[in-house]
Amino acid sequence: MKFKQDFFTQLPEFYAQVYPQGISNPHWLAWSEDAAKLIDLQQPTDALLQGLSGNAAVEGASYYAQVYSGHQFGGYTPRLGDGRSIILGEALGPQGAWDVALKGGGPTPYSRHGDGRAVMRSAVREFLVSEALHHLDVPTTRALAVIGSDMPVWRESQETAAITVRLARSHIRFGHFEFFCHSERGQADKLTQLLNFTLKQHYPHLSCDLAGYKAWFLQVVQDTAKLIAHWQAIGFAHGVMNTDNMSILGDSFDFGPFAFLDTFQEDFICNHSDPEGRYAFGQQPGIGLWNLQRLAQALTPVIPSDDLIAALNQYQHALVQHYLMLMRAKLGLAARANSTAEQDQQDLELIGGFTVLMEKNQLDYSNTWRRFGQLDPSSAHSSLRDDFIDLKEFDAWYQTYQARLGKVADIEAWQQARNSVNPKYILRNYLAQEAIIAVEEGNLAPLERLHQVLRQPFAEQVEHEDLAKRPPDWGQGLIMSCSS
Ligand SMILES: Nc1ncnc2c1ncn2[C@@H]1O[C@H](COP(=O)(O)OP(=O)(O)OP(=O)(O)O)[C@@H](O)[C@H]1O
Ligand SMILES: [Mg+2]
Repeated sequence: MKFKQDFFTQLPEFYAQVYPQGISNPHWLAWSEDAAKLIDLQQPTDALLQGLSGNAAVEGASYYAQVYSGHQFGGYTPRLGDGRSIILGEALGPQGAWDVALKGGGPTPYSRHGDGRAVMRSAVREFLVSEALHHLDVPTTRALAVIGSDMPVWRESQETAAITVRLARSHIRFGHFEFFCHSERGQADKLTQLLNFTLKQHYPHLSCDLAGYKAWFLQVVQDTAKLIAHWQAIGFAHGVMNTDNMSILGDSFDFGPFAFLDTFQEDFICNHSDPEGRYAFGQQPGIGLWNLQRLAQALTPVIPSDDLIAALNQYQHALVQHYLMLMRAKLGLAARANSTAEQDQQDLELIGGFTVLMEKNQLDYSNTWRRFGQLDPSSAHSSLRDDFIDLKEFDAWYQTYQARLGKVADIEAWQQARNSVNPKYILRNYLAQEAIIAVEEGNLAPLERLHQVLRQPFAEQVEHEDLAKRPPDWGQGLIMSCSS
C-alpha cells in the first residue's frame, strides 16, 4: 500500500495518534478482490495479515483515531470519536485515495467504556453489506477484508474479536462538524479548517469561501437525499442513523443492526435497541433531513442561516426525484424528463399503491420486484396476480399500471432491463447469520459463497437459487442488537 497522509499532517488537532494492539492467531476470514483493486493490492499475503491485524507496523501508515461527536437517538453526545477504529492513512489507488481503517483495532483515547474491539459476527456483517451495497449501486464505504482471531471478547457472552478493514473515501461525518461547533465552542477557526480540508480533498472544483461553502452544503443535502432514495428503493434499513454515522460524502456508513427488508413492512425496525422506531425503514427520509438540520446548525458560524435553510429546502425534492427515477426503472416506466408535479404525484401514488399491496399481502420486497423480469406487460393477465390475495385490489392497480406503462415494443429487452435493476440476491439477515454460524464452526465456505453471489446480485446464478429464497420462519425479519 502507498499512503498519503493529508488528514494526519494537515489536521493535527482533529485526532489522537494511537497504535493498534495486535490480536492472537490472526487469519483471513474474508477478502474482497474488488475492494483490493481500489488500493492496488493483489493478494492477501502473510505480511499484510500481520500488518492489518495490528501485529506488525504497516509501512507508511500513521495510525490515528479521529474525534467527533453527534446526535444519538435524538440527543447530543458531546464527545465520541473513533473508539474502536484506527485509521492508517489514505491509500492511493487508480481512481483516488481511500482511508484504510482497522475497525476493531483496539482501544483508543475515545473508547471510554468499550474494549475497542469488534466481534466476529459484526465484522463479517459489515464486510458483506459493504460489498453487497456497492454491487447494488448504492453509495457506500467498502470492506477489504475480515481478519479473525482467537482473542476472547465479552459481549452478552464470550465471543472472539475480529477486524474489518474498512475503506472509505472519507471518514468525515456530520458529527465532526458538530464537535467543532458545539463541544469546542468558540473555535470557529477549526470549523473553517475542517471545512476547507473537506472542500480541498473532495470538492476541488469549489472555492474555500462563502460561495464555495454554500455550494458544498447544497451538495451534501443532495448527496444525502440520493443515498436515502437508494435505501428506500432497494429496501435497506440502516438501523442507527445517528449523525456520527452519517458520511459527509453521502456514503452508507457504519453497519450495525441493518437489514434488507424481507416481507415488505413500512414501519419495520431492524434495531433491537430502537423500540420506538426512530430509525424504522419508513422513517429514514425524515431522519435524513433531521440529521442534515443538525449539520446545518453546526455550520451556522460559517454559513448564514438563510443559505442553510435554502439548501435544506431542496432535500425533499432531491429525494423524491431520485426515488422516482429508481422506482420508475424498477416498474419499467419510461423515465419522464421534465415531468410535471402532477405526473410525479401520479407515479408516487402508483408506487405507493404497489407497496401498500405488498404489505397487505405480506409479500417479499425483493422477490416481488424481481418478478417484473418475467412479466409480459402487454398481457391482460399478469403473472404477478397469483401472489395477491385480494385480486380485485390487485387488478385495479394493474390496470392503472398498464395504462401508465403504455405499449412495450420489445418485451424481452424490457424484461431484461427489469432484471438489471431488481436484484435477485440481497444480503438477507438470515443468510448472513447462517454464514456466521458456519464461520464459528470453522467453515468459511458459506461466507465465501455468499460474498461471491452478492458480487452479481442482478445475475440469475441458477446454481445459487437457494440464496434468493425468502427466509425460513426463524429468519423472517430477524432483528439485531447493537452489541457489536
Ligand atoms: N467496542 C467498543 N469499544 C470502544 N468504543 C466503542 C465500541 N463500540 C462502539 N464504540 C464507540 O461508540 C460510539 C458509537 O458506536 P457506533 O456503533 O456508532 O460506531 P462504530 O460501529 O464503533 O464505528 P463506526 O461509526 O466507525 O463504523 C463510537 O464512538 C464508537 O467508536
Ligand atoms: Mg458509528
